[in-house]
Amino acid sequence: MSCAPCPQRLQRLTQVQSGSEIPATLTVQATDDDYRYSHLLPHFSRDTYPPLTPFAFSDPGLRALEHPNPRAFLQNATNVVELTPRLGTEVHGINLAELDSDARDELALEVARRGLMVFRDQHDFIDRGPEFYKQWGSHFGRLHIHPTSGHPAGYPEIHLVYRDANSTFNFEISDSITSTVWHTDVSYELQPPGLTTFFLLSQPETGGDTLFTSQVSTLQNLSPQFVAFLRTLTAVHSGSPSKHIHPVVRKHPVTGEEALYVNRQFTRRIIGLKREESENILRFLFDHIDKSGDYQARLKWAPGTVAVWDNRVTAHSAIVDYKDSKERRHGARITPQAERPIPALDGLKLD
Ligand SMILES: O=C(O)CCC(=O)C(=O)O
Ligand SMILES: [Fe+2]
Repeated sequence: MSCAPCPQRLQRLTQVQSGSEIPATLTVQATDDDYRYSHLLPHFSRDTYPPLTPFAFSDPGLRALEHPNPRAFLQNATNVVELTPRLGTEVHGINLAELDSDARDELALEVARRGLMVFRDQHDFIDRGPEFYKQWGSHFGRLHIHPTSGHPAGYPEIHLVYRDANSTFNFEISDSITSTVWHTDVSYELQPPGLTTFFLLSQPETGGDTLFTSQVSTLQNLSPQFVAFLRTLTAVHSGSPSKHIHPVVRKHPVTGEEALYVNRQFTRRIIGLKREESENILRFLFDHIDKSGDYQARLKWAPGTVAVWDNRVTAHSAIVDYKDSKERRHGARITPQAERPIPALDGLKLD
């Protein structure tokens, strides 16, 4: 998870600074010697990365709109199940790693439409390793580098979450009544991510599911009058160490669908409103997202599961309900950046 205040960073600083010597690098040690994915354990270094620069983005899903059958990539699937009417599709029987360029474009379009797709039995994908993950993600956009979180040594483009009996680089809120923190990934960037791929390399026997909700639906369930007002607003998103202003309602570049684009983790302030107005409206919207059970999907991971979501139209939260377990939970995220959020209201001032 990428977070602000970023727990990975806090953890890293705590670990690094507690020693009298500050090590140049730090890699999590597995609790077992023969861990299959030890080469993907979180690694921290003093490397710094240049600030992200703007880049031209064209959504691969646009190309799929021209295909005779934009869902052709699903043709050989043995089972395609809608997880809920408004969000999420689970697919069995296709090998994601074998999708060619056209099929990846179709995937991007379908993920934009469904918000979340869950592919089961993707051991081939997961076992191909970090060079493949980069090649996969680069099809969908420029890969985001998280400046502070742990990544496999040599692969800063791969974002990791990790917890075992000795270490944690997962989000934890010790003084909160819940571990649920709805967010969309790194929304504080000028060009936040679109299609995002995430999978677990190791998981507890039970627990550690991930929650998703549809931000198209959270918006649609508000009154037209209130939505009309929200379309006129922009908000500041900030997180380590970036800060940008985005429209409160954004339009998807391929589907044209409007989605609510605020989240409890990174959205700080609505521009132009009085402080109390901003606080109350944001609190209302965050509560609304918290309570959006009508359009949420809960992903129960199984070995080999790969989830692909569109960060422009969904929000998600890890669930840390396996605290007492000594088992390892180790996940990897591939996070291509997309367009600067397009306001639903033409001409909305963003600077
Ligand atoms: O660990 C999870 O279930 C989700 C992590 C997450 O939010 C992320 O990597 O973006
Ligand atoms: Fe996340």
